[in-house]
Amino acid sequence: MTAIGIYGSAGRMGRAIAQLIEDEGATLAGGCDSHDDPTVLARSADVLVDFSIAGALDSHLAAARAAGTPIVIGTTGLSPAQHAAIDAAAADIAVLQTGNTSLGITLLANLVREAAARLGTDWDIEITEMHHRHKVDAPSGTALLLGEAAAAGRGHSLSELRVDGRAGLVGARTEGTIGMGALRGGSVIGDHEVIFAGEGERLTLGHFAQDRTIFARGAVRAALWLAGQAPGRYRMGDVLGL
Ligand SMILES: NC(=O)C1=CN([C@@H]2O[C@H](COP(=O)(O)OP(=O)(O)OC[C@H]3O[C@@H](n4cnc5c(N)ncnc54)[C@H](OP(=O)(O)O)[C@@H]3O)[C@@H](O)[C@H]2O)C=CC1
Ligand SMILES: O=C(O)C1=N[C@H](C(=O)O)C[C@H](O)C1
Repeated sequence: MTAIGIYGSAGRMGRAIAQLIEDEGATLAGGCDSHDDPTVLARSADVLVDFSIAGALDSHLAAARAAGTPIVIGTTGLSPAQHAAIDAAAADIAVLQTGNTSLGITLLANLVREAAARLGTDWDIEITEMHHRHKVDAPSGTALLLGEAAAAGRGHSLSELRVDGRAGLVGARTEGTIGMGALRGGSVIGDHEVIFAGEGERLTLGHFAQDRTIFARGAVRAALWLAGQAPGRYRMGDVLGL
């Protein structure tokens, strides 16, 4: 059986993953949190999952690469330099990075890309997300993933079109931009809406997570799939065939 190691094992996601690992046909190789040595887990696991904090990713990725162990990266709030490091590591090991491991969001990203491609730039795109009060990064990794999908539908990268939040005398909206807004509060697991606002009509595509199990199950399925892959950088759509 495939042995999965968890970076961030004591956190909300780490606990959710550990709870269902055996139901999904895998075993737990062990866990690693802020006081543990990541290299020990990387050497003992067949595949790793990382749901920790962005500041810890560099050492986790380096440990995975040195041990030759595939890694699923679910941690969000990553910098451009960290994405470049993931690309570099993918030359040696299989890496799957995603802001959301759920089936629903993976499909939603495809729908958003399609809608953005079919609707002209006179349809304004705005993305909103709401999460629990403990979340440390904004906008969420999922909002960024959906933003990239919308931008790709229009032949751009998100960095070319993105407008974060609005406050003060910001002026009228620039056509073709993608606005992002983040709300925080209570125990909300993760709500995302992509709004296409046209003249006289509005289309909203949304996803509302009700339980962290959807992310945990996706993470374990991704890990089991990734364990058999050649080095490279993969997406959740590769796992789910979407
Ligand atoms: N891709 C996806 O589908 C999803 C992604 N996420 C993302 O996963 C991440 C974790 O979320 P969540 O579980 O809610 O967060 P928590 O704050 O509940 O857990 C974070 C965990 O990371 C550990 N940690 C902190 N620093 C380090 C370190 N230096 N080395 C190893 N472990 C460390 C913490 O351990 P300690 O107590 O020792 O500090 C803790 O166990 C976030 O980035 C979140 O956005 C969340 C849900 C779904
Ligand atoms: O921190 C969370 O909780 C979540 N993080 C991910 C994100 O940043 O999109 C996924 C999910 O929305 C929950």
